[in-house]
Amino acid sequence: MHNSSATQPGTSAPTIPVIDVGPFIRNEAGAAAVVSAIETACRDTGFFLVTGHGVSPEKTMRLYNLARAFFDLPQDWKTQQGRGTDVVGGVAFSPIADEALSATLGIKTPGDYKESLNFGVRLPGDSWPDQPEGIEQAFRDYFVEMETLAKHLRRVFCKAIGLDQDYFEASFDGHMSALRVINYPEQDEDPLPGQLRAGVHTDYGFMTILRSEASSGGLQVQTRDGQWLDAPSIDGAYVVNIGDAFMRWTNDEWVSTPHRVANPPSDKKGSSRRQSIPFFLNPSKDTVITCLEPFCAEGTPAKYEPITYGEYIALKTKQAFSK
Ligand SMILES: O=C(O)CCC(=O)C(=O)O
Ligand SMILES: [Fe+2]
Repeated sequence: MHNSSATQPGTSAPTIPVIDVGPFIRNEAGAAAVVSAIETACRDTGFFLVTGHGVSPEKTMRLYNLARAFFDLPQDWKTQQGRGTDVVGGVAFSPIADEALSATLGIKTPGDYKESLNFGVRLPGDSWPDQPEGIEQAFRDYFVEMETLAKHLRRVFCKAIGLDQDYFEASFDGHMSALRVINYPEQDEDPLPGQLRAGVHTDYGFMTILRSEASSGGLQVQTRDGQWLDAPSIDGAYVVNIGDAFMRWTNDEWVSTPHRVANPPSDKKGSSRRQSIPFFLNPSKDTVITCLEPFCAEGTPAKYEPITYGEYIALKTKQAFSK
């Protein structure tokens, strides 16, 4: 196991640790060390990498490759296909510059230089395309892989906090999670002023489990003192981060950290295409987010009123678009 601590001895510079979660999943010696490494990371940068996660590399590559084949189809076809059909468990295509993530923090920029395919078992979308063949199944299979890993990680969180390991499970019956494949194309022309591959933002939900690939122009994470760290890119590892809803659950003790995806440097033109696969783990709509007892014990008051996840998301969306 190569758990590195979140802060290197002798410096105050935080790093993003790489944690082999295999011992926890298999309930072996070393499980407690996994829990404590994850707890440290969640209090420090809110970001860590996991290896030993048990996610099928075949299912991951299948989704990666089929999504890539979709992104390579003509733009017009991608925006037209299935449009307006509105089916639960369908797919939603978001074209380049459609979304500016930093708007959620009240920062105005041009749209992000990316396109994406979005799916959730309980989320609305358009009807699935008939090509590339097998793409719907690939999304569904990978979604199940993510549900399994998410469950392990929820248990790690519970152990770290001192809750029963299944404390959150009822909240994930009917969960509203979203799976997204993002294509960051080559930037043949320079981006617009202020335009990034993905603007600075925090994730809204419980946690995000991201499969990324090494490229110039990758994920960067902002430390508490405002510096930008490059997230390490390790083949087959997942980047995990806390979302805003979970930060609220912990009375802000675990941190949902701003992050962004940088543009590739202009001398890397032609070798910077990047695809990432975030899974946004969200609880069911009627889950109540309320300060977890260990975080508001011994006279520490809860900072926030209890709120359902559904109300919370509505509030966040309103805040993001009213600035
Ligand atoms: O592509 C990435 O590395 C991160 C994307 C991201 O942060 C997001 O979509 O919320
Ligand atoms: Fe994000």
